[in-house]
Amino acid sequence: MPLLTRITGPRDLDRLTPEELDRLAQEIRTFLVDSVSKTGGHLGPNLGVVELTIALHRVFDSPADRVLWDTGHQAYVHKLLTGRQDFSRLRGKGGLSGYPSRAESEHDVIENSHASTVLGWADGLAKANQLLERDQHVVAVIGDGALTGGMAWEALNNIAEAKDRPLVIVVNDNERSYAPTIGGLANHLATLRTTDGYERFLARTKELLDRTPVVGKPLYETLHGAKKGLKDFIAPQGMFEDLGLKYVGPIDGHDIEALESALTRAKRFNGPVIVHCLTEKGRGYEPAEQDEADRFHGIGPIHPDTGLPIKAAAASWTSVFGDEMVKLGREREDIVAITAAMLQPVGLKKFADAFPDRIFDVGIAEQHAAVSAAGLATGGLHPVFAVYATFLNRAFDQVLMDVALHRCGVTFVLDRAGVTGDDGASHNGMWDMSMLQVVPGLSIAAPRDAEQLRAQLREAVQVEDAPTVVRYSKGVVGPAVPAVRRVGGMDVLREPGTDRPDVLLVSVGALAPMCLEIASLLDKQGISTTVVDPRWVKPVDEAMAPLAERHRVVVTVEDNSRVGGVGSAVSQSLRDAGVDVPLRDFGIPPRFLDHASRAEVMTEIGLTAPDIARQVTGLVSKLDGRYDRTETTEVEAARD
Ligand SMILES: Cc1ncc(C[n+]2csc(CCOP(=O)(O)OP(=O)(O)O)c2C)c(N)n1
Ligand SMILES: CC(=O)[C@@H](O)[C@H](O)COP(=O)(O)O
Ligand SMILES: [Mg+2]
Repeated sequence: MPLLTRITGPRDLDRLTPEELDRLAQEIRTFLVDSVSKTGGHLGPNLGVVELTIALHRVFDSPADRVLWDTGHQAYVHKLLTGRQDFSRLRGKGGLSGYPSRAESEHDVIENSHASTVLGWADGLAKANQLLERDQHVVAVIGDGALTGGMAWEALNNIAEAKDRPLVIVVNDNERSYAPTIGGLANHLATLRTTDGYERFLARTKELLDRTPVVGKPLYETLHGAKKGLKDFIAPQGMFEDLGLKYVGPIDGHDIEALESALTRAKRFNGPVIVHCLTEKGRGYEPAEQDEADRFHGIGPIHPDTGLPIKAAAASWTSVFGDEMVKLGREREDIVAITAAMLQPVGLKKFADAFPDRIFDVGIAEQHAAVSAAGLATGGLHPVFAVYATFLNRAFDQVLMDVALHRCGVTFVLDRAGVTGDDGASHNGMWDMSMLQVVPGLSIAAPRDAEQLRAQLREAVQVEDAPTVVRYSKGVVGPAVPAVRRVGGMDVLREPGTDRPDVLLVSVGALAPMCLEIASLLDKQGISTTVVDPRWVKPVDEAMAPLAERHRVVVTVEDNSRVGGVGSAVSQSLRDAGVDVPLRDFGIPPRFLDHASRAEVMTEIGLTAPDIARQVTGLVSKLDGRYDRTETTEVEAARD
């Protein structure tokens, strides 16, 4: 009988023999490949933490002890060992989240998938335990990539101060974020990892002890105990110890016995301690181990035997951006690019290959990226920082007070803007057009198709005295949406067919095809509609007010929070212009959205053509004083 199915909670691990533990690890790897190859997800990171997670749950007693995961994308094994083994709808509607989830389990604490926060959480929990005299261990697992994030060091600075406050920090060092982790920290971890004498000694010892099992185990334990002294002798003093943190390691992150020994020692230590574990992203699955791009960090459905994607990659917003950046790079030597540890995902690989001196990977450090961009601009270059919309949230102050206040010509390219869906609440790019509305001088473009993305990116990099933003959705770029004519800086996508039209429909970015569908549905209700794409949604185009004035109602539709988004900005601009036309704004409701496909989420929040057409029909009918629900039956039918 498979061992995995016998594990209903962490304590079921206690009775397994070392051989059974190794077998369980193998079963888990097989399970992960079989399951995640069907659903997609973070296969590589989770293959790298199988033994580590088993050892953690044997040494610590979750949920009485708190086991915390940074970013949370590597918590699949944690879920398997804490009573959640139905991965059939992983990241899908009604299925398991791809990240820890308090709604799923008392074993889960941190739900957000934004990196570098775990040490902050751990610091707070450890302080609470100390103050409330609670006997609870706190264990924080942080990747080498997440350690490049500034917040991790803010927390470490606090953690290192309290020598008597127990806290176990497990550094899951697989030398990669997506690509190899950059920077001085990565180099330092490498020093700790690759001290030759220490490594050779360790390997030789293990070899000898494996041959002498009787003497081996106690001797291995003794040497493990001696290891610390030995490492000090042959390995340089690590910066963690310089900070005042006890350091244990490096530990073979795939050796359950070694891990348990180290974690047990760390657990007994009455203060903050770092356990430095060496793991391999994608371990045990050859297609992942061979993948130099990102070791299958995050995948869509694949053929399990080859690792090849089930669906061929189609032209995405990201690839259109990446190709245009290479052209721009050739035309302008002052253009440089920045990524926060996501070179491939944001589409800058081709630019990096073409201009290796003009690409800067800053690690998972979006705040630093924004400030460094201000420096680059002040130094005479035009930086393009490509980042997922949701990850720019943490750099708001740097955009405001470093880039905008100093009128720096920096272009922020926000990928994954709008609803992303299966990565859950913290990944939707739903706040950027609200958050950035308050930044003086900053302009925001929302292209509706590939041609507009190219055009608006080029317009953005022309601005040298203020920040510009270009934001677009995740995934396949939509069909080309031609303009009928230009009004001011805006594109009219559809004429109303009458000189006294009912509705001015303001279509933001990639929602243009849906807005044209809304106009067609309204046509069937006898409601005439002009569809306009503002192109640059901030500042609101001066031609918006006079255009609105020629309509009976204005409707805005955006893939952004309704609060403080484009709808609010247009409404305010009409009021400021003295244009008294009713406005109804459609966008993402101001709440956290559960994971599901993008289409399922859009339906659930009513951001669909039938839903919006039905509501606009009701609105216009009210204006006519002839509001009658039966009139909207056709639209209801269209929706179903
Ligand atoms: C603030 C933030 N920026 C970027 C990301 C995207 N991201 C997710 S996982 C990851 C790499 C994490 O590397 P590491 O911490 O070493 O974990 P590993 O995947 O290697 O286990 C990145 C950059 C994120 N989740 N949060
Ligand atoms: C965990 C994390 O933040 C990333 O791995 C993210 O899941 C990638 O998202 P995409 O799949 O949209 O690139
Ligand atoms: Mg890593």
